[in-house]
Amino acid sequence: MTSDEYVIEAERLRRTYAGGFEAVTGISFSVARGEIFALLGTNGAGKTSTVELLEGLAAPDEGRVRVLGHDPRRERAALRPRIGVMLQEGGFPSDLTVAETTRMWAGCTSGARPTGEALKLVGLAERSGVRVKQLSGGERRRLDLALALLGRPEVLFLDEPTTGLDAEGRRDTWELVRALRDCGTTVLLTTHYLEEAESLADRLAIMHRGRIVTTGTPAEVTAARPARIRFVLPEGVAAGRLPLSLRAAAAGRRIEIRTHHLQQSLGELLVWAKESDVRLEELDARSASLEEAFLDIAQTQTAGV
Ligand SMILES: Nc1ncnc2c1ncn2[C@@H]1O[C@H](COP(=O)(O)OP(=O)(O)OP(=O)(O)O)[C@@H](O)[C@H]1O
Repeated sequence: MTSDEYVIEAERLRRTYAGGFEAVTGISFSVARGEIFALLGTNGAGKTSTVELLEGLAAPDEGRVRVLGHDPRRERAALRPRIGVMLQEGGFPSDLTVAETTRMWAGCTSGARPTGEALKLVGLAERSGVRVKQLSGGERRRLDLALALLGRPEVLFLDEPTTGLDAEGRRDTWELVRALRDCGTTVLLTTHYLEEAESLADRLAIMHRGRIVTTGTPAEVTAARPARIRFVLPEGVAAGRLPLSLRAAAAGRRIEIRTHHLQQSLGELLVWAKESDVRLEELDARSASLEEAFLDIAQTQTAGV
């Protein structure tokens, strides 16, 4: 892919706060047109600090950012009509109704879609007459999203878009984000929900302490982590009887095998169990989930390994 096919390009970005704390320590990544890219990370990893650089809300101390080929800070006027931003806290006047807030926002947005359409997209059409202060936390998030969508953006920045939403609201938002992507919108989102990244993201990056520690498709990120096989041995069968090739962590009769070759290890285990006439109880074999990969990375990095 050539560089002009990338809608977002971040090269060796650094961001240091007053007092000298380096929140973003020289990260690089790029997002292609029509891609959903998720930034994941532990609390304080530097996700919001990074997204603010992409949105042009702050300038990097070092490095280069381009969004749709523009410098988001210096060429803000050119870029602003083409991007949609959903911040963690919308911060609009709480005495206005949903419809008034949306109209006010539309007044500041060039080429805005009809306000009723934006509210319908996020499932808030029925709540148009309600004051913002009377909305639930999840409804406020949906209003934030409606406002970000008003200008039919080519690039959408979503900072924790589903925080506070119930399971149904979260799934509705995922569907909407996928539909936007399918119409060509490029989406960069931050999230704490690994299931959200696993289900939504075409590619993702996991940040920890200002660095990107791993990046790739959800499948690539999890493929690098071992799968696990768990079972319980019957009473009287010692873990020491398991074949040496199946290096197992045993806690009493409960056994956990971690393996990069799930099919082969499982095959060996089942052959051994059959030949030894051992019944494996509660047998469970699965590939690593993104959550396991994430926890593994966070723990490894924190331990300084
Ligand atoms: N204005 C600021 N001044 C000093 N330090 C800051 C400031 N804003 C953020 N930080 C610090 O920078 C680090 C990264 O913060 P940031 O909000 O970017 O992380 P995050 O990954 O978005 O976290 P979370 O998941 O908790 O929202 C944190 O240690 C935070 O305390």
